[in-house]
Amino acid sequence: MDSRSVGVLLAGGVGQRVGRDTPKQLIEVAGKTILEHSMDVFEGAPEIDEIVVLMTPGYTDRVREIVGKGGYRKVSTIVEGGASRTESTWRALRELGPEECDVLLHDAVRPLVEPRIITECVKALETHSAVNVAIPSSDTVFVAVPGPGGEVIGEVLDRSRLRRSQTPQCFKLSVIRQAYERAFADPEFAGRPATDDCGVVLRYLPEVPIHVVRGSERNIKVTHPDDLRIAELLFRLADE
Ligand SMILES: Nc1ccn([C@@H]2O[C@H](COP(=O)(O)OP(=O)(O)OP(=O)(O)O)[C@@H](O)[C@H]2O)c(=O)n1
Ligand SMILES: C[C@](O)(CO)[C@H](O)COP(=O)(O)O
Repeated sequence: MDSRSVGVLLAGGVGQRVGRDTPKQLIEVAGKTILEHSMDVFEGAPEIDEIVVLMTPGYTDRVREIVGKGGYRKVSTIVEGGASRTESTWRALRELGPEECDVLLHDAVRPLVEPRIITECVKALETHSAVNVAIPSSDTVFVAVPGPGGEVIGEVLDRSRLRRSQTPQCFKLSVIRQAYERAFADPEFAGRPATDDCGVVLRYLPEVPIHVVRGSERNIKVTHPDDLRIAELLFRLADE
């Protein structure tokens, strides 16, 4: 029997870097909120059975309204996010029952994720228990170190081996749960948090290989104010 696949939309942040009064996932781009664009992709994906939304405290009623009006039938749970991205993930994992399933953790602020990526991730979970989505880096990347007058280049990394992580990041529930249980039991985790879920698995379950699915240059994360304009343009180009 196929595994149940749950899409988790991480929308618990405040969008400090975008700098608006409301969380950035509620800003409208190309006619609807960023959160709705992401929900549309997961709602429309035949591989996804259920959607869980982690929302910024104080805004869960707004999501209920969006879900009601938009007729999002797969959304089963809307809960408040935690103080950090990893805490929001941890809360999502606690909402899921004891049964094994596939979990696709997605930044709600990557509204241009393509259905092809979801299809390939779910397919990859048939043979791998952890899956990331990534693209090669077209820029040269270096490690900065303190130097005279500011920072200087410490080391230029081998670009041919570098990839930029995107989302969804996908796991068998038992695997991501175990990694997070270990992380939150580790007193050092809070002082050196992971910036993504694959990082938690890599650190706490290093024996689990994390398979990589090809991402997309279009699958941008709306992080800074200009990203709103870029997302708008990308949606417009997709309609042409
Ligand atoms: N406590 C948090 C923080 C972040 N996120 C989600 O994780 C995704 C990626 O995070 P980021 O782009 O950093 O969003 P914000 O934390 O809102 O942005 P900022 O750091 O600028 O405040 C976003 O969809 C965000 O809503 C979350 O669910 N819970
Ligand atoms: C998960 C992520 O999108 C992978 O690139 C990224 O690490 C999230 O970082 P943020 O600082 O929470 O936006």
